[in-house]
Amino acid sequence: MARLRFSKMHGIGNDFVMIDQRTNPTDLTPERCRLLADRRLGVGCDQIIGIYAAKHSNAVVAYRIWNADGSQAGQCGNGARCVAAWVQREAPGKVGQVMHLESPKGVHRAQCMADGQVQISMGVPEFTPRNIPMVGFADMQDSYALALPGFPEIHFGAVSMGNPHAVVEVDDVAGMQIEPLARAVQTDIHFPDSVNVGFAQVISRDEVQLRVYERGAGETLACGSGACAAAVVLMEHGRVARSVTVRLPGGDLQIEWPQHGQSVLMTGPTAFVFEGEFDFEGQGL
Ligand SMILES: N[C@@H](CCC[C@H](N)C(=O)O)C(=O)O
Repeated sequence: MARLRFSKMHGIGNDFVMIDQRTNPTDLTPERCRLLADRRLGVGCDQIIGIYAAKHSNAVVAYRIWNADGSQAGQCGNGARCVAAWVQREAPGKVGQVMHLESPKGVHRAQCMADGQVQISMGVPEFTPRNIPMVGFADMQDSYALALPGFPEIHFGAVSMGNPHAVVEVDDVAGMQIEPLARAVQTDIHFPDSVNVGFAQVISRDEVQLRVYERGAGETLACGSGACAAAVVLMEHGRVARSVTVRLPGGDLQIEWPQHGQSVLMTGPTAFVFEGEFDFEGQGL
């Protein structure tokens, strides 16, 4: 197989190997994804994004997402913003023009602004437990209680942004060790497909500090769908305004959700890091 050409990008530190599957058709097996994502043996990334011709819509391209552990995901907010910037780079004269991108969950409006910010319409949040998916809770609740062995009872909000999220409000997000609790939530039987776990601290009505322990990738510097999930859960609880700055370890995202039943808008920067070629054969794959 010829060497695989890729772009390395990130959205506030959530980093991606982007592969144009139209020109580099590559069988992205879980093993290959794990190797690409490996920060010593591969390129290193949180997610791999495959870009394809759109099939079901007038979108400019479609994309698919693989986590660093080789599992597939239904959505990746920062990855979607990077796809928009990647497409825009081929048409620099059209900055500011609306484009549409096809994710595994639907079609998203995206716009790259002149100031380098990329906005994506993330879709309507889904709070119904079985659609998250979350089992063992029949009715939709603002807050769910969960007793996990070895931890004090937690209360969390749950939502799908095209991928599953649990959001726990905490008092001191910077000072806490999130991994043990996040892993216990991820492996709990209520989450048959595991879950991305966000820990959110409300700073003011307009500002939230957030850390996310992602499914398939561990704690990342930023999670776009996690920022949307935290914002909409806190908005539902009346804790923050309808437009909020979510501060993540890698940078800030602006999240707007005009009202229930509408799509969530996410805005933030993206960056190209380098272009490269990867040799799977040289590594026995
Ligand atoms: N980093 C992403 C989310 C990637 C997928 C997630 N880990 C999952 O398995 O659902 C984002 O920016 O949204």
